[in-house]
Amino acid sequence: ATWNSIHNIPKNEWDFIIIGGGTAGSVLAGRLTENPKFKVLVIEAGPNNEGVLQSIVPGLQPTLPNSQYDWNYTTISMKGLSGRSVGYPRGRLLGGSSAINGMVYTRGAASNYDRWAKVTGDPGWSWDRLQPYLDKQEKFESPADNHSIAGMVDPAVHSGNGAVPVSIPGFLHPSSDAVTLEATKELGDEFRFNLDWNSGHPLGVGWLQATIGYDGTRSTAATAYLTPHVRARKNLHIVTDTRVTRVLPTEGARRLEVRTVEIGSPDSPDRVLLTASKEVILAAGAIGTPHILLNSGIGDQVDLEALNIPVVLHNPGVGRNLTDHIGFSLSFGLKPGAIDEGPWGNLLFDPALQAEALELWQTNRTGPYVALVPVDHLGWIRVPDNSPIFDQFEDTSSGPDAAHIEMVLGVSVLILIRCVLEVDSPKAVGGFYSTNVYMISPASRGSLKLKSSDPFSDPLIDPNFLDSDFDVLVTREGIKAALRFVDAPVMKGLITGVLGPLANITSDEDMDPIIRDGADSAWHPVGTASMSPKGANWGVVDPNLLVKKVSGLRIVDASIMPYIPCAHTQTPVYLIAERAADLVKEAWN
Ligand SMILES: Cc1cc2nc3c(=O)[nH]c(=O)nc-3n(C[C@H](O)[C@H](O)[C@H](O)COP(=O)(O)OP(=O)(O)OC[C@H]3O[C@@H](n4cnc5c(N)ncnc54)[C@H](O)[C@@H]3O)c2cc1C
Repeated sequence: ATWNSIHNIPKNEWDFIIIGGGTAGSVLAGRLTENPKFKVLVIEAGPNNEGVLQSIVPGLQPTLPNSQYDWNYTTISMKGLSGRSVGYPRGRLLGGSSAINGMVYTRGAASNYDRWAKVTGDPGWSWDRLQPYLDKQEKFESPADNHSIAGMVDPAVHSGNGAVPVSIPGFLHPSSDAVTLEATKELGDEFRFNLDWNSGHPLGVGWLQATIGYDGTRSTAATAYLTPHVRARKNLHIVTDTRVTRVLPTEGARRLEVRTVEIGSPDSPDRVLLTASKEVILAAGAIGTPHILLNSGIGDQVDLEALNIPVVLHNPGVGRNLTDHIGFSLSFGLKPGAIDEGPWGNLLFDPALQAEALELWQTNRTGPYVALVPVDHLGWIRVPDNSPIFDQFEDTSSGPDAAHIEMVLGVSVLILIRCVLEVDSPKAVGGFYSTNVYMISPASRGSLKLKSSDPFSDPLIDPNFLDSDFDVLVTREGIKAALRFVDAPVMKGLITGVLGPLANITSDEDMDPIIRDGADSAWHPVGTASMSPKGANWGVVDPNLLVKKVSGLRIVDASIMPYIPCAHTQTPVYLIAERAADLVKEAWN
């Protein structure tokens, strides 16, 4: 069952305490309680997801960042972004970031996972060995409007039996879709049509897939793994609105053992301690997990001592290696009537249309709100092997099947979301085609550190974007690729030109300050408690995700990725959590 206060849950003993009922935490809770002998407690800082309309209706996604369902973090100011700091949303409700994210469903390249296997020495993390977990994770369904998906997806690479409903968007944009597809035909090569970029071979342009079901609702880790049936299990207790401050070592143990969780609230000095008989599993995400570890005295000794935090374990890897994708919005003006999106064209800017869309969704799950934004295609491209960039820099990608750059093709996601949030002035109303560019094979690495010893104070988040010139040069290549894409014959008659400061550039170098002034996070932080081989003197967890030099403590979330995949990060997290559930089951069989 689900409670909203730690003081109300029945007295009990737990085998496993899971910190964070987010993407990974919900999967673990659902899978571990399949064994009726395992008693599991999930502690989630945010509220229950049930009945949260903004999270249920795909079209309301833009209202989630900066809301009560977001931790509302801000990064420190970054040199690489001309001294700017940027908003850093993280989900704060059951389902975690999967309940507030953009629902894009991407797996990345096979070599992303093969690289994890190689650097950790554990073949279990390879693409081939993770396939059974994809089958358990995904439930591919028809789109909400039941349109034919022939030629939009390769059914052979999808599973109909897993937990999380996934589909092609159920509200398409025929006018801009036709233009995008025609451009892929005309240009071929780097922009060739890829029937299914979720095959492990993403390169090319293909149809968007999203964590949205046939019923037109968002699927999250909580809706998929913490179903009413699962919540009714006697061996599962979920407590929401409850914040973990630290994990604590067992006093008197012969070697370092961490099985106790401290719960607190900023309004009271009282703390509740709970102990798991088997394991505490940290699933608080790439920000929450290192934050809790550092508060607990597990981290870099020098940094901890500077804040007078008693050192429980010196491990400088905690909070390091923060890796994220970075995006740059690129929009092109359209000639009047060039792309006609019909009566919904101005949806994101017109409150009357939004009310109408919500009503349609509520009445019979139709209309534009069964999907997120007017984007139906993503493109994945590589910087060519003979690029002079590689004379200067090592290739950061995991292999020839992996992308350096992602292009979001349709209407500008970033600009639209900004406008809805009123972060930017809502001037870019309608009438433009977008090829937003994401640099998804970054060389830059950032960090997460503590600001103070107060566990309720936000951490110092430094994604260190564009620290490496490699990332700037590849972003340039992304922009140039976008310009080549809109140079397709079909685009020529439609587009008036690139909007914004890029319109005035005369050289490649001119792009750099524009990139630094305009780029923003893709909201995909990973790597802050990286896995490494058993016995390696770097990293935080071993390939079984157990915290090194500690017994009783495991980490299962985005923080354990040693390298960021060239994919939006929810699917990789789902795979990590599905495999981790088996690792835990095997360990305690
Ligand atoms: C706005 C946004 C858009 C995104 N868009 C996409 C997308 O379209 N496609 C995609 O694939 N990925 C996307 N992502 C990324 C993806 O959602 C995340 O990488 C993934 O969900 C992370 O899973 P996780 O389990 O590591 O962490 P989370 O899902 O964030 O879970 C962590 C949980 O722990 C809880 N928690 C944290 N600290 C504590 C504490 N001290 N005590 C108790 N509980 C705690 C949190 O509240 C949260 O519920 C997006 C992310 C965001 C924020």
